[in-house]
Amino acid sequence: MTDTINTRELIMNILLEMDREKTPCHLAVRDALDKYQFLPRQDRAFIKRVCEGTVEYGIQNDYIINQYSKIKINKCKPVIRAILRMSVYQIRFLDAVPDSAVVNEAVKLAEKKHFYNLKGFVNGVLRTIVREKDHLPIPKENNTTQYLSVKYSMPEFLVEEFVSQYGKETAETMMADFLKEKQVTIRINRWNNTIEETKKSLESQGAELEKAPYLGEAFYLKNFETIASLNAFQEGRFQIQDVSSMMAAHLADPKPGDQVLDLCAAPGGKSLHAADKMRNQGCVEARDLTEYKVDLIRENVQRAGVSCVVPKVKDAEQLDAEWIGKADVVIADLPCTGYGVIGRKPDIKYYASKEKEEELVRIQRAILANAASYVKPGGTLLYSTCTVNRKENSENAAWFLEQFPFEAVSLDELLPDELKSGETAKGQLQLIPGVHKTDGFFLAKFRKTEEGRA
Ligand SMILES: C[S@@+](CC[C@H](N)C(=O)[O-])C[C@H]1O[C@@H](n2cnc3c(N)ncnc32)[C@H](O)[C@@H]1O
Repeated sequence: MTDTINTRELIMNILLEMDREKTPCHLAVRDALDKYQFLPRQDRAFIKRVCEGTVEYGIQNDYIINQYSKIKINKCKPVIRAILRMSVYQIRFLDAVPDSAVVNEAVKLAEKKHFYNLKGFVNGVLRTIVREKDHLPIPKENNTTQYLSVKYSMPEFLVEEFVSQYGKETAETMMADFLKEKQVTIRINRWNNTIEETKKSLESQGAELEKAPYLGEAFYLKNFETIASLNAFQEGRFQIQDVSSMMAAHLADPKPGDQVLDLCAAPGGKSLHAADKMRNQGCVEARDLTEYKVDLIRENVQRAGVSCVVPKVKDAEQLDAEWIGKADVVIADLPCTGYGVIGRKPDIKYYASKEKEEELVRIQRAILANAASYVKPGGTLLYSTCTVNRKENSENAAWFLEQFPFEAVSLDELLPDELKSGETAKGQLQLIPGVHKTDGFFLAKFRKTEEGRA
């Protein structure tokens, strides 16, 4: 590593910013790495890994620190808290760095930040954890919630929710999967591009493709430095998108010439996929709430080189009379708790609360009610979320079918056999990390009946 102390200070600063500003981990890391582009690949990878790992294992590591520290981690000064957390992560999970080096660097960092009187404290706590490393304490198994919370580093209320909604076994499978390293998945555009051309371009820059499951256009991307530096990306040959998220446009199944309305579209993943399936013929109006978000859609549309996607700033909670009864397909990929992507964005679990869940269900229902009026009779509404919370998913789908003149549409003719089930025959698919080879995601497909003719 070029300059170990600076690298560690940088990690500490990222953690402090996340603590202070509530910046999501992936954005704080991205911004820091953008700022320090000159750092070698190895250092960049180290910074990313330690920041993400520290957040991911936060609950588990805090529990361990609290067993050995006379000052509870939440009462520590922010600098000391960050130093302890990032060091415990390295001690427990990174073999490449000797434990003694981690402890020494932690003490030096405390000193550099003028916490001379806490050097001994940092040293003592970390040295004890190094010594006890192979038999660190965990809560007793008979306290199931606390045990699972520490084992999977998940807040207790989410453990309870996952267990009550999915049963202990599936909940554990899912929480274990959140802690596994995630691959980068891409969707290759097909209307003006081929998989072969994309592969060739990527390989000429040393990157590699491996087939991802369930959909023909889905691949894992490996062996690259940054996505933005890849010619195939700049030329709009692919989008970064998890297979679960690709399922939305895949199951909505728009046809060339269709009028499609994507109500919450930024940064444009599903709109672009729909446009690709429509061979750039027809219209996809891609809406989002703010100019900033819609600019993200514009950027992606431009890169992909499609002309049928029309980005627009519009609040989906406000009914738009102009579109009533006009859409062949409405995609309602709505704001949600995001529990399905905790494996990629671990800080989601720290900001979760029952109150937020309730507010999101209210917003989802308000938007779904508007979405219902935009669909023409015989047209399709595709509802999706990137959560595994049943209140936002199957419960909303049941509510929707009760309230509006729609029927559920079987997903089976569009799904590979391994994803078919009684649930998919009734128009719903709940993807569960660890059970399925994707992020957590929910999809429900509805068709407007003739009764819905105005
Ligand atoms: C799950 S994300 C959409 C992801 C997108 N469909 C894609 O595939 O790239 C939800 C989006 O809803 C937007 N949003 C939240 N409230 C909204 C509202 N009232 N009207 C329109 N968009 C909204 C957020 O800005 C966010 O971009």
